[in-house]
Amino acid sequence: MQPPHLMTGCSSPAVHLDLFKSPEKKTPGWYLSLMAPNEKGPNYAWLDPSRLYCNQHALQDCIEDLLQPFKNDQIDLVAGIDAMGFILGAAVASHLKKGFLAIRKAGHLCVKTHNQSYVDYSGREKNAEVRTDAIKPGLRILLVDQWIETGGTMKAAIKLVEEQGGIVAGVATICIEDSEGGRWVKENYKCSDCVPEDLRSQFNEHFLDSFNAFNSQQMKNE
Ligand SMILES: O=P(O)(O)OC[C@H]1O[C@H](OP(=O)(O)OP(=O)(O)O)[C@H](O)[C@@H]1O
Ligand SMILES: Nc1ncnc2[nH]cnc12
Repeated sequence: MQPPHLMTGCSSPAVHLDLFKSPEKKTPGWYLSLMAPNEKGPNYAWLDPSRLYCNQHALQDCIEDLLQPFKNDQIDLVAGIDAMGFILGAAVASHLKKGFLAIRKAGHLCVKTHNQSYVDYSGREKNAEVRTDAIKPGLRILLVDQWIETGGTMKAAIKLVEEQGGIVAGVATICIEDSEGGRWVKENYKCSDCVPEDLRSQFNEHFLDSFNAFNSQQMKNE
């Protein structure tokens, strides 16, 4: 019998999945192993979820996991953050049959906007903006992004919503890292992410065992 972490579909993704396949037994977060390969080096500080969006079952399960904590909550509008947050945000909005509001990096909207500056994981100062005619006082908004690393981006989005009287009904991202900002968001808002507890430390360290599984599969094929 194989050790649990090598069994197909185990939540610990020390297993290599083909992009368009899904395991027979789907355990929590099974789709996260689709984030391999990572070809930018052994400890590249970026875990790229865009590969899991290619798999229809992975995308669907990811959206359902993200929405599970909010299933009894009132949500009036979904807001997604530029750019990768648009993918999940729009999918979430469509799943909930709600509208979608784009929170954009500054300079793209040709309408009146509210702006908020912030600093993200890159250490650089950035600006987020949102049109002024969408958020009304009391509107319950679910904020969706791909990732929370330092939390700078999500805090800016929260400010944009709250300064206009909107209510942050929740925050949903694939991963909320255990950073000061990530903890602040979790402590102050209802949050949802897709990372099972046994994988959290790997995500915080920006390295997944599934990268190794991918590499050893490649070596076997050569
Ligand atoms: O928690 P933080 O340190 O603020 O980082 C999180 C942000 O970084 C990533 O986006 P990025 O700005 O790289 O843009 P992209 O979506 O265009 O890839 C991610 O999707 C979040 O928006
Ligand atoms: N480490 C990371 N992996 C994926 N997306 C991110 N966005 C910000 N940091 C990220």
